[in-house]
Amino acid sequence: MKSIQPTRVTMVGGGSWATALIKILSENNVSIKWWMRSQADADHIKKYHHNKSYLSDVQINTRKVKVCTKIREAFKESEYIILAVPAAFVADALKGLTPAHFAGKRVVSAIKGMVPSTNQLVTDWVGDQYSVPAAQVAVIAGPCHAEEVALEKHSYLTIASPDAACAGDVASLVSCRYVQTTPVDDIYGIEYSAVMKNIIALASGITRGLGYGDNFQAVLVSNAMQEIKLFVDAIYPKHRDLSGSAYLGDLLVTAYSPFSRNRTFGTLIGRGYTIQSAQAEMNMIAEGYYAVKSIHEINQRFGVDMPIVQAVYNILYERAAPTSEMNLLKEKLK
Ligand SMILES: NC(=O)C1=CN([C@@H]2O[C@H](COP(=O)(O)OP(=O)(O)OC[C@H]3O[C@@H](n4cnc5c(N)ncnc54)[C@H](OP(=O)(O)O)[C@@H]3O)[C@@H](O)[C@H]2O)C=CC1
Ligand SMILES: O=C(CO)COP(=O)(O)O
Repeated sequence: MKSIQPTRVTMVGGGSWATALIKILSENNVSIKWWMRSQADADHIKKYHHNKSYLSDVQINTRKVKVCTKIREAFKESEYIILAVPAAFVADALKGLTPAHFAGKRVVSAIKGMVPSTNQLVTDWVGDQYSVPAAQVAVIAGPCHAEEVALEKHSYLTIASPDAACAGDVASLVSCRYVQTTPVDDIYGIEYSAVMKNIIALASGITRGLGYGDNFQAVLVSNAMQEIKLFVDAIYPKHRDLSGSAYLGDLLVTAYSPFSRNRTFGTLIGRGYTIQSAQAEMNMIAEGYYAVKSIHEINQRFGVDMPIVQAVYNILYERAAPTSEMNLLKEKLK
């Protein structure tokens, strides 16, 4: 019988989400080139078959996964490029590539952040920089922490693309025994919601750090859902049900889970850490820190009333005291 050729995938990023996605993909018939910037991490994976810096319990199947640190090499012959570095570093990671390197490939963003230099969603930025047609672009979204993937806890991902075939193919690629996937078309709504929920998770962490309880947090999160809806509908009007798991579900997991980087970062800020000391304390990136600045700047054009986003912006970028910002916010929540 003729063997079916493996799907050729390039993973960009060596962090926790990239490692979790490598684990999921490896359950399927794939051949993966895994790019990361650290030669020491790459060498370690080749020798010991696990990523020493992130999710180190995950075994890497090096028959399917070839690790490298040269981005052009990693792109050769791939059908799918999956981007899984924080948005602030995506330009750095792809340095030296041209539109020709992307020609004919599908580009999948697993990133939940904004490119700070242009205030763009990652898919828009990739389309502009590398002339990737919208029909070849998708995002991986949904409530899914890398740490739970590592433990094979049953999870759900939503795959969004304006092209139904692209969404369906990516959904098949990243589904496995313990991950169920759903293809949808609301790529912008889902990407913006994913960016916004990180900001709300920061706010959620700040309230925890300040000593607010579950009662307050529930009101914060439900008010936040209205902010997300107002903003996403203003920026990209479309009929959408925000109670779906890629919207509300992702907000809930990030605002409540102890695995959340954004919530953890917010908690440290609420406890009185400076931004620098909170960043130093965490080995991982909280996208919401960069996103709140981008959303604040974009909203200068739209003027959507978003008191929670504004409070986070004031705390992180205007050096407002968390206690007084939350006192002001308290009056605005219902
Ligand atoms: N972790 C999760 O559960 C989930 C994360 N995501 C999203 O995935 C994206 C990646 O997050 P995550 O994996 O958690 O991040 P991590 O903090 O775990 O890893 C960050 C990665 O970025 C790399 N990096 C840092 N600076 C640069 C740079 N200048 N150039 C290139 N690479 C750089 C790091 O490399 P080095 O180790 O060498 O410093 C590391 O590989 C984010 O957008 C996040 O929102 C989405 C869903 C779930
Ligand atoms: O998006 C995530 C889970 O769905 C991860 O959120 P954090 O980056 O806050 O950990």
